[in-house]
Amino acid sequence: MESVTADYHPQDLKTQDLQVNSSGDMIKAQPNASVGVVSCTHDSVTMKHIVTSAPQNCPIMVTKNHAACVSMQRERPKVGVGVFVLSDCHPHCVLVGKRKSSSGEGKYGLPGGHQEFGESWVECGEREVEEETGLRMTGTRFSAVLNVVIPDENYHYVEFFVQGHVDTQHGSEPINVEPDKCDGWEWVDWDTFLPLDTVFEPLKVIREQGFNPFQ
Ligand SMILES: Nc1nc2c(ncn2[C@H]2C[C@H](O)[C@@H](COP(=O)(O)OP(=O)(O)OP(=O)(O)O)O2)c(=O)[nH]1
Repeated sequence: MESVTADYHPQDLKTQDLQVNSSGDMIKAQPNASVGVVSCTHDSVTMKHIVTSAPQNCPIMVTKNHAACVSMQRERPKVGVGVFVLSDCHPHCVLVGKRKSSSGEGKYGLPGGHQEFGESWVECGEREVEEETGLRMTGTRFSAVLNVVIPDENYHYVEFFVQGHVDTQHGSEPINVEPDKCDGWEWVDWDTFLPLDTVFEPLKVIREQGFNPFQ
């Protein structure tokens, strides 16, 4: 099912017209106490959908055939896990890769990903490291947590950081297992590190806060 997105700006509701998206589907909204009414017009058929109020910039999903026409959700923060991968072969370095995914594209981030249902942070971190680099970890433990909110990008992650060492019994150098997601992995010295404008926001923030995985 093809879908398009638009932004819902509660304060704009007085203007009636919310947005006309690129594929020509008309999205209108009007205030109705604490709920909004979104009208969607596809192929000359207009349907109204009552939606609850949502935070600013909350996306509205509008599908082509009206089925589930508006699934406007109150968005909740997502949980990400970033892993400080340390190695005896590269003292005082952490493993970073230039990201190709939409969030933080072109910036250096740690191996990691989204926590899956039922996983611990450590399990998530170890799984992501193996999926992305082929490396196995040992002695992995919690290291820090951040609440990262970037309103302009509709980004809110509770970001857990874990750290551990490469289990060299199963290989000691990373492979770029997901070249569609990462340009390649590099060991970077934590003291000299990288220019912060080249670093993915959560990693940048934790570094600026003085966190040190070697202490
Ligand atoms: N990988 C990684 N994720 C981070 C970091 N800081 C915050 N995150 C948050 C934001 C990311 O969108 C989210 C999930 O990480 P990725 O985008 O790398 O996930 P991945 O493409 O592996 O997705 P998946 O877990 O397979 O859905 O975790 C970091 O330094 N590295």
